[in-house]
Amino acid sequence: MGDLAPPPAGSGLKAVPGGGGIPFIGSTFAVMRDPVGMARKRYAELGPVAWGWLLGQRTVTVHGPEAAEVVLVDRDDAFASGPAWSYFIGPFFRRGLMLLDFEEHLHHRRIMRQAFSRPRLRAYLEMMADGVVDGVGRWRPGAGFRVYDHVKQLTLDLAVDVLMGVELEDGERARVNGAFIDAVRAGTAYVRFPVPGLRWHRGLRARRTLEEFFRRWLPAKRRDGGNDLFAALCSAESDDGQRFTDDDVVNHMIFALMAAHDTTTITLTSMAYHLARRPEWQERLRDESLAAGDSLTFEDLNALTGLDSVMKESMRLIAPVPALPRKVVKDTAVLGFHIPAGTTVVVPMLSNHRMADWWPDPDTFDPGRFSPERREDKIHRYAWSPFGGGAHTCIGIHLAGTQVKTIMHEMLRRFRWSVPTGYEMPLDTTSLPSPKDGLPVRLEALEPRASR
Ligand code: HEM
Repeated sequence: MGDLAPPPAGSGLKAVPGGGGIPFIGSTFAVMRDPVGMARKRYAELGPVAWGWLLGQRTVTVHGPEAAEVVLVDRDDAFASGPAWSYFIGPFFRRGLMLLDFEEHLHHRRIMRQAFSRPRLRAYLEMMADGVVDGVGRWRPGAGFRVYDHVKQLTLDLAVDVLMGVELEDGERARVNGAFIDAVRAGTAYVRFPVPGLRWHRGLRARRTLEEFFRRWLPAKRRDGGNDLFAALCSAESDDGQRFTDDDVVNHMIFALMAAHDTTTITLTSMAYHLARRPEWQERLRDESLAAGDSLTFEDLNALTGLDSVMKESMRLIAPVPALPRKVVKDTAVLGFHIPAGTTVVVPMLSNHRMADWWPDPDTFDPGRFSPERREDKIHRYAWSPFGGGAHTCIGIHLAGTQVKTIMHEMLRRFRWSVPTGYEMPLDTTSLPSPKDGLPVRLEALEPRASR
């Protein structure tokens, strides 16, 4: 144990406590195995700002919403997203929006915002509606139905339709899907240089596959336009007349697809898991969805308040992006602790959402905590922040909610699902959280009269 760095004389700042463990490795394996348990232990021992070795780097972890706000809002432009995320995903998702910073990031975000405007979102919702009905309609009831695998396939198919707007043969779909999976998994490789057959190498190959794929389609998209995200990025223009180059469009598409795909899959899997364990909530949501009917608009989806609470609570318990890293680009301070330039800082969303100081009974699934009477998330602006905050707040936040709700609405109207009493979903937390067993459920079709 020992301090990170002495604070400047006379600054009145404190040194960040922490350390411990083997240099470069520290508690990496323990954090990957049990991120919430480890965060609770460190917070109890060392307080809200502490350092340790994580994935080969001296890393300051800031616990709790107050520290999260300081880092994410970043009033001093001290916390850069690009160099921190690049360490994990840079070679595979370079120049994606999240990997840019400050002025350059703002320039790109201003253009990209046009692709997430209200009219664009309405068009995306229209485009996804049939795909959701068809996709969920193809699911076959039975025991051992792996929710995660089916939802992942569905969200990828929707990404192809709604985000890319291209017709792909099955073989090509599988190739693109495989490339995304390889690119995402590469980020948490233990061996961080290309050895054939290992994650890093597969990630680099995947990046090449994705670049070729988007470049091939780009001329047609520029020429023909369309209602999909790819076309929207091709034509997007900021208020001051700035547009994306071809390279920008390719980079942003590769990043956006990754950002949209796994996160929505995890959210839906987590919702399905909690609803399987709590049938009374599943029935309540089913009643709400059956009463709402089909072809839901934006406004209809927003009126499904039970569904909204379950989505929020599921994202609280399993934050799809479990930690947000930043690189400190100039000496700064968090809650009175001195953080020198060059330090990696992590905002641990997964464990922040489960801290007893901010959430009563934090490990219990209780969607009612988001009801208008309780609104436990109001305790702090950053208590519930699965979409991040500040300049890099998820730009797809409304698209994500629309897609997740549209799919869950259809699942509820067609099927009932359950897990054996006492089942607990085993989570793989080495990358974005996902169920090690794919979440096997017993899936039953509802009577056609009730489901339509
Ligand atoms: C439930 C689903 C989703 C979750 C939980 C989620 C979460 C997040 C989080 C936490 C960040 C901020 C990361 C950081 O500050 O380090 C982020 C950024 C981003 N997300 Fe999402 N996201 C979701 C869906 C989507 C969708 C559907 C899209 C659409 C394409 C998308 C596109 C992006 C982009 C482009 C950024 C970078 C924003 C920037 O740097 O300015 N996300 N997302």
